Amino acid sequence: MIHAEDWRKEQERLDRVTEGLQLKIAELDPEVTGLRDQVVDIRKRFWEEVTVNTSTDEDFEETFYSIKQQEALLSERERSHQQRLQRWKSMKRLLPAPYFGRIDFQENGLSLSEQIYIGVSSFVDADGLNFLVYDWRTPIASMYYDYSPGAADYDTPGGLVTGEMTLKRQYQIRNGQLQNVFDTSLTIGDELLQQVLGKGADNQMRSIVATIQREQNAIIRNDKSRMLIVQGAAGSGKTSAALQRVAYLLYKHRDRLKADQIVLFSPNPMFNSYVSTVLPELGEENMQQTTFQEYLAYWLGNSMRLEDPFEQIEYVLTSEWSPQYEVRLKGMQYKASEDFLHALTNYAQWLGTEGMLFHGISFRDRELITAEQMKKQFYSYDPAIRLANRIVLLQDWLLQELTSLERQEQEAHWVQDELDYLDNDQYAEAYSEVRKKYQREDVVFDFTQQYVEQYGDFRNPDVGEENVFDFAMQEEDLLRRMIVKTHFKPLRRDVKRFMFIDVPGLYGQLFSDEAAYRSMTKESEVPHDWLEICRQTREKLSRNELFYEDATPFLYLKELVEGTRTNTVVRHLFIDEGQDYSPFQFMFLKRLFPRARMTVLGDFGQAIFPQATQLHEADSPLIRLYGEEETSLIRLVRSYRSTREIVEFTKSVLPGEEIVPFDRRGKKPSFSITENSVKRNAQMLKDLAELRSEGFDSIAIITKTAAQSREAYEALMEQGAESLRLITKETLTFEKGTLVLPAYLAKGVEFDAVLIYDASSRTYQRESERKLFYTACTRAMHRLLLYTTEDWSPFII
Ligand SMILES: Nc1ncnc2c1ncn2[C@@H]1O[C@H](COP(=O)(O)OP(=O)(O)OP(=O)(O)O)[C@@H](O)[C@H]1O
Repeated sequence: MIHAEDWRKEQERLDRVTEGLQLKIAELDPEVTGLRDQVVDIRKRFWEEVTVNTSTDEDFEETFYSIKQQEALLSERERSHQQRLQRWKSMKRLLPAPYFGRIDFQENGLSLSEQIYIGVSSFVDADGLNFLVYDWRTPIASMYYDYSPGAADYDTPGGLVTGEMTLKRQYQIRNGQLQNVFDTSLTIGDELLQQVLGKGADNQMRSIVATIQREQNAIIRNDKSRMLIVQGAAGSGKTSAALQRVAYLLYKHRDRLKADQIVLFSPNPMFNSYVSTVLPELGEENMQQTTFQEYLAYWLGNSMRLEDPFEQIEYVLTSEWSPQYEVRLKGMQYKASEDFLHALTNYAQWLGTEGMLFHGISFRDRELITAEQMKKQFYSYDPAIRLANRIVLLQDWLLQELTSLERQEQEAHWVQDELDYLDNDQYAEAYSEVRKKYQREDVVFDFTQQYVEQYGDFRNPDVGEENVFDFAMQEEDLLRRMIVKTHFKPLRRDVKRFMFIDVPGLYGQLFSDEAAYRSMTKESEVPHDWLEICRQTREKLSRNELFYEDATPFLYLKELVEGTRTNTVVRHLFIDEGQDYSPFQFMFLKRLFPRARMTVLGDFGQAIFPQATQLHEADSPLIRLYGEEETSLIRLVRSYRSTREIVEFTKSVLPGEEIVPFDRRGKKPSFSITENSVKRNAQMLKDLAELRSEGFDSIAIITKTAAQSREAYEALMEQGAESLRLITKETLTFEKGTLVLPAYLAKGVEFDAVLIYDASSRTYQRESERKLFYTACTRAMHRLLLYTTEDWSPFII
């Protein structure tokens, strides 16, 4: 705490700033509403203000300029409205707590020291000369996060500024009143951080701008590397840092970077809702959020049923008994590897010389163009032309072929039948329908034109009988063409969508015997049990389904053949829980987003999927992705989520994981062993009631699998539990309360208290389950309770 005199001065200053804010807000109020009304008004009356006259060239020109002028006026007003609205909103946001920190800094060579107050956005005094509050993202504010009092410096576009920090102070302000003031000397914010971390869990993640730690600041402000890898222990603030980084980038590059040019890949849909309020709280728009699964499903369309990562992990966790289990696991690992990606790249080259597979084009049970014809045509092109370009040539050829086949088809019986079935009304209707539909298409336009001309003649009384007959003939001809055209339309559409390529066939063809695989892919190493891997993969494909581990390779092959759909709009890609992506997926993302920088956040200690990628070891595929030169690696070891007691325990579960607890004390984890599950559930209900009475309102009962979650949920409800909520992979929103969920869905989120439903050796036994158990336990902030009815898991020592 500071002296009373200092406190008084601080409160006075706070009052002045609050007053200034209030004045400015009041001043802007009418302007903001006024401008909005003006914009709405201009929009409404846009065409009234413009005199449209196109009689002569001059009139036309005048109209054109009048519209342009009106447009310019509108966009100028809109821009000015937006700017004022932004300022108004940021001041409103500042009002209850204008700042959270202050540093006094004396620049070398200057005699005066400057007081720098830091808040969520900037605020200048009435004459616009002095910053009363600096935005936390300004270069000068970075010292607040990076230094304790003493020598300090910060980077500016003009170079490094050095000097002496003489004071560092933190504030807790509520509704314009000082609640707490701390002067810090060593690390920033330990006291404030203690207070913040001691609070209960929220159903939404919070911004951490007031207490960002130095190493987190390095993540937030890193703007040099193409690839930023953050390996951080559970609860070390990776996701938090990532979100503040988005806010920082949007601020620093506000002239050229928009929120929709940033994409965050999150671990599950529920996580999206969990983090969705952080950026708006900081006055920024949310970036785009998706899951990798959603992305795959979008590009694969619904032609095949795609297993999702949660089904895959359920298989891994529950199907150990299956004779195919070990082989599938080997398959998963191989299909996740860089080797497999190279194999596919080589395979595509091989396809350039032989082996392409197509679907013939059929129409009314007849094959119009056979797969063999396509293949012949395809290999007749110059082999020097890239595979995907040759496919485009083939596509053109097919479209031409369809045009001539369409012409021939007009004489077919079925066309006559369709014509005969049209009664007068239908005839007219069909005609006008078809005409409407195709009017825009050039090919048909000629016919329509002809028709219109004929129609004109027909209505002309000077035209004799002969012409009427002529017209009828032509009309029939026209309708025949149109009928066939309508029927051919789906064929053309499929060709345009490359449906003539048999991608499942091509992917399946890869999984043949070892010798063939080697020659198609130039791969020297083939995993053990290759034939069995092949059998499993082909069997799944034959049911029109894809294993999750096959989805990315399948899409990659599809793109090698059809051409890559790159996204050049996205500039920053954030991948949370990066350890759960395979090297293959990372390489795929790099290709897909060629202009994006990547920030990958993860913890190998929480790698629960079989395709996991080691993030930070020297030989990590991630470091190779853009090369060491373009990669920065930051490690976070301090855990902010859990109490020291919980961290001590979780450390023992995963020896070797670098994790240092933040010094916040709490109760030790509790271990309950009961004779049977009924007694265990009764104990859990008792504990739940106690936790709630202690004020914890965000509690999770974590199980290993989805089936176990359901079982726990039903058993507890039967024994009288109240207001439990069962979470499944379909759950979209994250709410407070008592949730029952499998560990893999609890990734990335946290709870006041965690109850591990079954910590027995039967449930967590295999080495591969250690990280899952660790992930479950590290979700707890204040309390961790473990239960078993048998022996404890060997991970509990
Ligand atoms: N500098 C900080 N100030 C205040 N709170 C912080 C800070 N850093 C992290 N936290 C808090 O610690 C908790 C964990 O943070 P976060 O979820 O970002 O960690 P994580 O590394 O992504 O965790 P995990 O990998 O286990 O999901 C959150 O409650 C977050 O608000």
